[in-house]
Parts: sequence; C-alpha cells; structure tokens
Amino acid sequence: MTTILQLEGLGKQLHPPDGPWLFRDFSASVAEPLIISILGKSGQGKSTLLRILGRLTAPDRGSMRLQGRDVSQWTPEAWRMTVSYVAQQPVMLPGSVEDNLRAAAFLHQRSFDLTQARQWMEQIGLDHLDWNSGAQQLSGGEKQRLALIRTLLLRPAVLLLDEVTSSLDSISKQATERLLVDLHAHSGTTILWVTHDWEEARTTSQQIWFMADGRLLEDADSRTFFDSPRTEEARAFLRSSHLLAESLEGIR
Ligand SMILES: Nc1ncnc2c1ncn2[C@@H]1O[C@H](COP(=O)(O)OP(=O)(O)OP(=O)(O)O)[C@@H](O)[C@H]1O
Repeated sequence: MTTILQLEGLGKQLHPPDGPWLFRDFSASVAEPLIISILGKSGQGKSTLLRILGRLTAPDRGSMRLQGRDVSQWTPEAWRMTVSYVAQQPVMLPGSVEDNLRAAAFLHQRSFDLTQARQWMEQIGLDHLDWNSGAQQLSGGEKQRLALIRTLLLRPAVLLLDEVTSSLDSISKQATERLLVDLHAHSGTTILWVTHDWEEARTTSQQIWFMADGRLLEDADSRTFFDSPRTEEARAFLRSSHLLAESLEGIR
C-alpha cells in the first residue's frame, strides 16, 4: 500500500488567535486503498477535520501532502477533484435530478458516464426517480444519496463522507454501504468516513481514527480498536455506543 495523504500536526482553533483548540497535533498517514472510519463524541471536530481535508476550511496549524506533493502545490480545484467531500446536509444544485448528476462532468468538461450513473442510481435505490423532476423536491434521504452519486461520478481517489447514511432507512443504508464497499474493492477508492454508527464502522472499515480530548487518540486497525481499545476514553465510548444500541434494540 502507498501513502496517498499525509497529515502533519493539523490543528483548528475555535476563535483565533486566542481561543481554544478544537483539535491539534493531528498527524496521520492514509494508505490507499483503505476505508477509515472516524469516530468520536459529538463536537470533537470530525466534520471540521473532513472539511480541512477537502480544502473547504483552512487549518490554523499543520500541513498536508497529497500524492507526495504539498498542499501549496495543488490548486484548490485539482485537490477537490482528487479528494472530494460529501456533506451530511446535502446541497442540491438548482435544476433537475439529471442536472445534478451531470454537474461534475459539466464543470470539469468531461464526458458524462450515463451507464455508470444509471447503475449507481439503481444500486442505491433511486431507480424510481424521474430524472426530469426538480432536485429540490426530493426527500432528505434521496438528496443525500443523489449528492453522493454526484460526487462519485467525479471519480475521486479519496472520498470524504460526513455521516452520509444518517437520513436513510435501514434498507437504503445497507444499499449505500454496499455500493461504497464495492466501489472501494473494485476501484481502489480510499474512503474517510465520519459516522456515529459503530456497527457501520466495524463492518465497512479496515482502520479507525478515534478523536477525543481535542486530538487523534487512537489510530488502529478496526479489529484491534473494537476488540481491545488502548485508551480508557475509547473503552468508555464503545461501552456507551453498545448500551445505546442495546436500548434502541429493546425499543424496537
Ligand atoms: N470555523 C469555526 N469557528 C468556530 N467554531 C467552529 C468552527 N468550525 C467548527 N466549529 C465548532 O466546532 C465544534 C465541532 O464541530 P464539528 O461539527 O466539526 O464536530 P463533530 O465531531 O463533527 O460533531 P458531530 O458529531 O456532532 O457532527 C462545534 O461546536 C462547531 O460549532
């Protein structure tokens, strides 16, 4: 495996120059192809980290290298075509479902892969949609999946996913997870995946980043993290996640 992304001492300060640090000293290597889940309690800065990696937010400290080249040697556009972010709250572009699907091809002057778009729409459970209908009228879960496919059509080497299954029912969620795992297996796409669903993380990912106390507390292969987490913070996090899952199971 080769290193595609190298993070060195990344930090984000809430109110620079004197405010507290949301996180700092975040250093890690991303080897390709891997699926890495990013776990941690709310407010640890997981989304902010993804936005930094997607060059949508600037870090207050630290550096990043992509494919061996420092961030300063990349234009933001070229970086974002290689490392692409899918937001938790999907933003639909004005126009139809098809306009949204064609957006990446249009913006980057590439040909539109109609066969691939149809196949992914079907695989993700959106084959019922009329491509001429307005994208703004879709349900939250439909928008979330359409935004994901719109980004997949860019064919990024690294995909940054921010809770992309959070609005989905269990069947759509499983279909989405399967599509992403298949894509990773067949195309070697590297995925950094923020999720609150530890079961999703355990079943899809080979590696876990666990954020707590304003830093990357654990960077471990998935089995090691779930079977024998190194820190008390991770053990407490997993205990509370298990308890929550059990109580939700009881309600069902
Ligand atoms: N540029 C910024 N300036 C000020 N505050 C910010 C900035 N970016 C993020 N924050 C704050 O940092 C905190 C962490 O946000 P973030 O969404 O990254 O955490 P998270 O771990 O992804 O949380 P969740 O799991 O709830 O989505 C939040 O309180 C947010 O309001």
